[in-house]
Amino acid sequence: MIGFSATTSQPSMLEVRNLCCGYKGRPVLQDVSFAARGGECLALLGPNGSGKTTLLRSLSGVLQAKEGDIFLQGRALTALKPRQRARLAAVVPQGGEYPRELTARQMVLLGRYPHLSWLGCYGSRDHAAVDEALEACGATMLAPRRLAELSGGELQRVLLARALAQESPLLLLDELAAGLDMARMAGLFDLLERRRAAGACVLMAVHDCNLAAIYATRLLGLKAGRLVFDGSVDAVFTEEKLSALYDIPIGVLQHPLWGLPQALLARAHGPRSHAAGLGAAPDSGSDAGVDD
Ligand SMILES: Nc1ncnc2c1ncn2[C@@H]1O[C@H](COP(=O)(O)OP(=O)(O)OP(=O)(O)O)[C@@H](O)[C@H]1O
Repeated sequence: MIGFSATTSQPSMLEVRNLCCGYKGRPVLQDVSFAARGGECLALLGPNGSGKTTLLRSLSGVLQAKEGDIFLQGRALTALKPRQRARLAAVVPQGGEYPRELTARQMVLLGRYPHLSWLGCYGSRDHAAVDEALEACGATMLAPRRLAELSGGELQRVLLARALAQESPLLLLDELAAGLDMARMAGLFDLLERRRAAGACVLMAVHDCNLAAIYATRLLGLKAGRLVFDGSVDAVFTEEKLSALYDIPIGVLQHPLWGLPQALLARAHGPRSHAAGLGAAPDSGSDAGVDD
């Protein structure tokens, strides 16, 4: 397995203290504090615009904090040079523009940049890490293809391979599941679970609460820029907390095979009950789909 230097005796892999940040004239995150260790997988849940991407961007150093502090393995993020930061944290961002002419392999090789020697050449260790990461992400076949030719889900796999090739102990993932089919999604999240079990720390923004309940060891709820809960799946994956987070009634059932909690919409009426009944034509003039 691709190696990284996480040990449990180290300070928190990530510590966020009273973080406030945002964009010009638009405060987003307000007084956010939490810490995470190796061996944890934190899922960041929250409605659109609640600040999940903003948090991940500030943790990766792309966005400067207005107030508060961020520490990676006990070292202030602001004191780290970009290469030092990249050795500690790897990022799979949401969306983004990439050089379309690069091949998938060249893209993954960029993940080795923080490990380049002073000569600036990639060595056999770098190429082995790239091969291993591509294989782990089921992307070996994509290696010679240009990024411009990849589907959304294929590009996601290449971006995760780049992050794995970086061999950083902290993985910051923004909506990794977007664009992945169910089989690929399960494969990549199983892979992340193995990385977590081997000592990595994963922080991932996700919209799919059920995926979070299956793979995360801890859930963080972000609403209007504030952390509204932070706890184990058992403690916070409740109808009350999820309904309050998303402002819609949410029911919680047990997964029939694994016993884990799973969420489902629980409005008093379903989408079709406004109309004449199941099977009503979608253009029947009813207000189907509008929740009153
Ligand atoms: N570059 C930017 N400039 C100004 N405001 C921004 C910028 N990016 C995001 N915002 C605003 O910051 C707030 C938080 O956005 P963010 O992308 O962090 O939310 P999110 O929780 O990741 O949302 P989603 O679930 O839709 O991806 C939103 O109100 C958004 O409009």
